Amino acid sequence: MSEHLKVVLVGLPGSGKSTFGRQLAQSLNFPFYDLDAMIEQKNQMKIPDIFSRMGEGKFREMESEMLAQALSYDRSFVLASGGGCPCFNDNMDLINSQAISVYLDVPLNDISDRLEGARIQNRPMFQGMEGGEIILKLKNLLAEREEYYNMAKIKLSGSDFSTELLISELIHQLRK
Ligand SMILES: Nc1ncnc2c1ncn2[C@@H]1O[C@H](COP(=O)(O)OP(=O)(O)OP(=O)(O)O)[C@@H](O)[C@H]1O
Ligand SMILES: O=C(O)C1=C[C@@H](O)[C@@H](O)[C@H](O)C1
Ligand SMILES: [Mg+2]
Repeated sequence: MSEHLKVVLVGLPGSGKSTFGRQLAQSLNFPFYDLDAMIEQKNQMKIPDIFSRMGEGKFREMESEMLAQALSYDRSFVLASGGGCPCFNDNMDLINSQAISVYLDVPLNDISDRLEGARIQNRPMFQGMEGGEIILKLKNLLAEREEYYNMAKIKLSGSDFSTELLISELIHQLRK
């Protein structure tokens, strides 16, 4: 690993990677990158349009390429990955070789409440769903993905995370 501190947040869609990632970056005075936003910017297209026009396979290919590009930045940063990113193309191994990964392990009921209140049309995994359907989808995604998320070096469980606590865990990891 380089002398820079690279932090990558992983977790289910709606677990708060973008929201908490931005807060963490601000506390550390690091730049914040959002992998989904980087892919949208490069393609000049929203994620749901990329899924519908190019297909999920192409999206996953671009996601892995963008991840490798972001991880190679010669500086410290906080990166919010996409919800599915760790589970394709050995991405979690790549993340762990270059950065400290953090899994945001949030109760499914809380994620479901958030997604119902959020702009769900921007999340192709949940389009047209509500209430019970969202919970069911989250349960299925977690069953498929938990083994990858659990490869993260730090796991934060709960629904509201403290940047101070994570910073002390990051320092602990760096001393290992
Ligand atoms: N701690 C929190 N308490 C309440 N609501 C939150 C919290 N963190 C995030 N949210 C809200 O939950 C929604 C999802 O958060 P966010 O977009 O940060 O998740 P994400 O993990 O980046 O999702 P995605 O994988 O889809 O990009 C947003 O509407 C956000 O405002
Ligand atoms: O959970 C997923 O597979 C996804 C989550 C989002 O962050 C985006 O990367 C995209 O909508 C796919
Ligand atoms: Mg996000």
